[in-house]
Amino acid sequence: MTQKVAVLGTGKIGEALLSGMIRAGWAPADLLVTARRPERAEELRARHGVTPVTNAEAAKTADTLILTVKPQDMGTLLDELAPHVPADRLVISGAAGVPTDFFEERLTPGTPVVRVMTNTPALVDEAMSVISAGTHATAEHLAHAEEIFGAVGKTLRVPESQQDACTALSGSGPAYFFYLVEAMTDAGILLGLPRDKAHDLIVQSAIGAATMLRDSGEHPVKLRENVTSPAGTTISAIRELENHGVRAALIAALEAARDRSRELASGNNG
Ligand SMILES: NC(=O)C1=CN([C@@H]2O[C@H](COP(=O)(O)OP(=O)(O)OC[C@H]3O[C@@H](n4cnc5c(N)ncnc54)[C@H](OP(=O)(O)O)[C@@H]3O)[C@@H](O)[C@H]2O)C=CC1
Ligand SMILES: O=C(O)[C@@H]1CCC=N1
Repeated sequence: MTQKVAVLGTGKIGEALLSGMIRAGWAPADLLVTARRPERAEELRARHGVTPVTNAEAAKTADTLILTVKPQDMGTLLDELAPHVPADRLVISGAAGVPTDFFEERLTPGTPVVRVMTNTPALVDEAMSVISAGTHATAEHLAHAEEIFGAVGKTLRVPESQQDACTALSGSGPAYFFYLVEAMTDAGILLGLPRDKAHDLIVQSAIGAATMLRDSGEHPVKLRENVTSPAGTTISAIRELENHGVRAALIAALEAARDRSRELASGNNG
């Protein structure tokens, strides 16, 4: 029997996942989407050939429900969904912070829930998706979640207690690299380069460095040492990074992201 998958609250992450599933071979006819605004639903139908439905219809029809609304909207969505979700549905949450017991307390007792933290490189099939089982999720449910999120990149199983830390590292991670590229491009402007050339130099350096990190098997320290010549240019730059506490700032930044993920769990919508 064909398995139907519904993405509920199809915004940036929901659409990235959906498009990746279609690229990986899922039939659009087996994919349902929900959106808050009718024009958004029509946009998704036109772009991907998927079927817009209501949240209640999705719950009744699809075998797997992937909830990709903002954490702050999850309670309202669950209030609407709960009466319509039979306990044999697999519910996958893509929201930051929200623990599986939040869903288990609101859904039919025994409903399997899987929590996933993916990231925006899903758009280019280079996502990092971190997957944890709730109380009633079996190995089969985890494998199904891996199959879905494997369509857009790598997957890793972790205990749910590590999800907030993973959210800080890989969920938010792409933003830190974009921020660095933005700052390094500004430095290029300061040094007199045109913005477009500075951008290209930094982006290609980032791609080269990322490829070496992934493929060389070398530790990042060794890769950096290979660039850092005695009395050369790189060590002059590294000294400034250390003087300005960039390493400490990164550690503090990721700790703050982890803490914010925990706060989202406790319903602090600040
Ligand atoms: N952005 C990122 O990098 C990452 C985000 N996440 C998580 O993914 C989730 C989605 O984030 P993102 O895609 O950025 O957010 P978006 O705001 O782009 O997507 C959420 C979508 O849900 C819709 N929505 C809200 N409530 C309902 C409802 N009751 N029924 C149907 N649709 C609804 C919103 O509609 P409307 O357009 O009208 O607001 C919006 O389109 C969040 O929980 C976030 O924590 C996880 C990893 C990375
Ligand atoms: O900033 C956020 O809350 C979301 C979750 C991870 C990335 N973006």
